[in-house]
Amino acid sequence: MIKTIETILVDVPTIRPHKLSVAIMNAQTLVLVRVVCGDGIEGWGEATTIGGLSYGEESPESIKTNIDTHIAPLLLGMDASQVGKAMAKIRKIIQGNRFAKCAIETALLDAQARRLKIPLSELLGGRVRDALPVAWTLASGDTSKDIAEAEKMLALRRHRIFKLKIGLRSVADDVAHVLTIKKALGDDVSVRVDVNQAWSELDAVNGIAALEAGGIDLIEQPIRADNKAGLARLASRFSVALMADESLHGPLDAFDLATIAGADVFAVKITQSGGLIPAIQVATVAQLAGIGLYGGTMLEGGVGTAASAHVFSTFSDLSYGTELFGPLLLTEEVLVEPLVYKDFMLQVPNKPGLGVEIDREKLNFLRRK
Ligand SMILES: O=C(O)C[C@H]1C=CC(=O)O1
Ligand SMILES: [Mn+2]
Repeated sequence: MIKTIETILVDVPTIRPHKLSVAIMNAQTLVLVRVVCGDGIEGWGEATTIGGLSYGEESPESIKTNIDTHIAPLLLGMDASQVGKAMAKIRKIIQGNRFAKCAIETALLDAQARRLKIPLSELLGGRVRDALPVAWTLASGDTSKDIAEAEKMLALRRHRIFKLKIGLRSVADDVAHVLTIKKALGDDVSVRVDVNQAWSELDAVNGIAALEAGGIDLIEQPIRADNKAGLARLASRFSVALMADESLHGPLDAFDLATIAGADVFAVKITQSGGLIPAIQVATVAQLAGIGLYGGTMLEGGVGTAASAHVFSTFSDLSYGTELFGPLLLTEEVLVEPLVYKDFMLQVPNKPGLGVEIDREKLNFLRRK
């Protein structure tokens, strides 16, 4: 039986300012959900977003209010071992609120996998890999600081794929910044950009042409999320891979984009998809349509990152790797044992459920009072 559902906000400073075209982050608000079941088993989920309401339509505070007020009461007393029925009820009655739904589904699946004493990946069809390549985002806003940061990550053998956040400055300044970094890091390092919707379609035509000529590997969400036809025009115009991120709010968007050949790659995010099962559906659409896969993040902490890792470990194709570095951008760890990053890869946890434990004392200290 589902006994209690609690939503906890945790404010954690980042290790440095993280500059996106839509927000400059100096801290991240983790949104954690704890489900306690009648058999004593506990499950955890996460609904963290970026930049309050500047990235997505749900803020940390609205997610907490909507779970506490509208979603939890629908679930209390239901059979905790019937996750499908619980989520079907929520998906029928609750409109939107993909992040909240994702956290609830994660917590219920974590509890159920613990009950069955299997890693979450095995409840999702089974992992095909135990470790995932992890990109790092360079977003200090300063070219030489970004180069130094990338060189440090290469020396630590932590990351060899770098995603550069652009779109705050002019196209010409951004292109110069990216190509200086690409030159400094050399041919063996993959350099990609994320514009976070900042460009007009004409900006994108000019910007992508220059980036493609300079050896950039991947262009993420150059134009507005709702301009899917524009994405399709850009995808057919250029040979450099074009990735949809904000345009993908779940399986229906995936289907629409696949139908119009709107992207070469999908950034799959569990929260943006509305849960772990919908994220797998997004990936399935991609694979059926011959679209490449990338495991995305909303810069979650350990819980959401572990959940994403279990999901992505089941993808048969993951040709563009992942960006599951969220916990590494934060100054505080909420897990008893941090996730393991080594040899450029994140190790997928293999204990039951998510395979991570929350440090309760630390959480009680850090949580928003
Ligand atoms: O991809 C985004 O748009 C959001 C996020 C993921 C990595 C990062 O640095 O920002
Ligand atoms: Mn993105």
